Amino acid sequence: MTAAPNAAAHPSVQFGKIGVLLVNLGTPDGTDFASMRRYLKEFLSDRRVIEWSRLFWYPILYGIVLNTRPRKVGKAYELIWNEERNESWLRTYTRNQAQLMAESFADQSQVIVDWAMRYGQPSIASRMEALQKEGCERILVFPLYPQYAAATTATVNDKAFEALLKMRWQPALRTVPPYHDDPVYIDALAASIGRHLATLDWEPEVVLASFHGIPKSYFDLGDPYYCQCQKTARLLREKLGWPKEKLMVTFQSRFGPEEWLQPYTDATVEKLAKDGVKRIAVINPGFVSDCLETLEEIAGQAAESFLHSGGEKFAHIPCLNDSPEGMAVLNHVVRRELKGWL
Ligand SMILES: C=CC1=C(C)c2cc3[nH]c(cc4nc(cc5[nH]c(cc1n2)c(C)c5CCC(=O)O)C(CCC(=O)O)=C4C)c(C)c3C=C
Ligand SMILES: [Fe+2]
Ligand SMILES: [Fe+2]
Repeated sequence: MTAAPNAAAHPSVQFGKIGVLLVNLGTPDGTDFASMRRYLKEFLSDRRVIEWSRLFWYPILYGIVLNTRPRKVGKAYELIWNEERNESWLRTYTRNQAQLMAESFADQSQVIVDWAMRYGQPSIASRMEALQKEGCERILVFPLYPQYAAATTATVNDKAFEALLKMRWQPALRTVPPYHDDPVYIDALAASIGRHLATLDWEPEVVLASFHGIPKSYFDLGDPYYCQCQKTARLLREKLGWPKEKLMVTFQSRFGPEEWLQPYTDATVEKLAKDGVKRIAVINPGFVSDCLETLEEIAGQAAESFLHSGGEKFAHIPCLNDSPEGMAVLNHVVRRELKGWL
């Protein structure tokens, strides 16, 4: 019989903890060309985001996009940069959300809350390794998207499972499903709309629920994103008691020459103004935190386009961010998904 292995040679390990990892899309480290290029290269090389054949896409990506877009998008980021912390708002809000969630677990010391970005820093792998070293035998990964899309939720989950490939002693992994129809989320959106509209001395004729778009071909291939956006909007409309015309669904942030989900936000904003609508508000229910796409594209560009096309009043309703309503949603979803572990 062989001798038992020498226990002293076994590295000491932490155990007994549960990790919660909040993951948002990503963010460049700075607005300069090199930082923007690094970020966009990682983002736009993801096969879940751009599904075209690499033979077709890489010459365009390396030949055109990565030579021109970093400068253009860097300028847009400069307009909305969080100067106080020298970082993007997406990073600021995601960190705040993790801190506030950690505080909500103050009486359950076995729970460790952390945050990561799918593209850029801190990476999912680095934070999962850190959680494991701190003794997390179980990790709940939370892609911060209320509506599921392969380009967002699935790519976060892919990266989390990829991180396990390198681990000898893997933690158990759970992922948070979409929560597009959760009553706590719908209530939070309705309360946020009510609170922000109450601060205006005018009432919008139309409110746009503007979601980030995806190429229509992804929908045709079976992505549930479009249907989940529509359901969120329907439930929100019902909660507010509004008619269909008062809360319109639109899709923003089109990228590339393909057809994307319609109606497009930019075209709708312009058309409403040209049709004589004078007052609109826009909410972005699909974004957990304000970011380039909401602060620059909507509060900046869409507002300007509406006012230049004959509109008179434009309001952007902020995302739920790290507000008490927003934290109530994230805390609720996490506690539900931790059942059986806690
Ligand atoms: C084909 C390209 C893209 C798909 C598909 C896509 C889907 C998608 N994106 C978000 C959320 C965000 N996107 C953000 C920025 C952004 N998105 C794309 C392209 C696609 N997105 C690009 C190229 C960029 C970078 C900016 C630019 O070059 O225009 C952001 C903002 C990040 C920030 O730091 O502020 C978010 C958030 C969702 C929810 C989604 C599909 C449902
Ligand atoms: Fe995007
Ligand atoms: Fe955009």
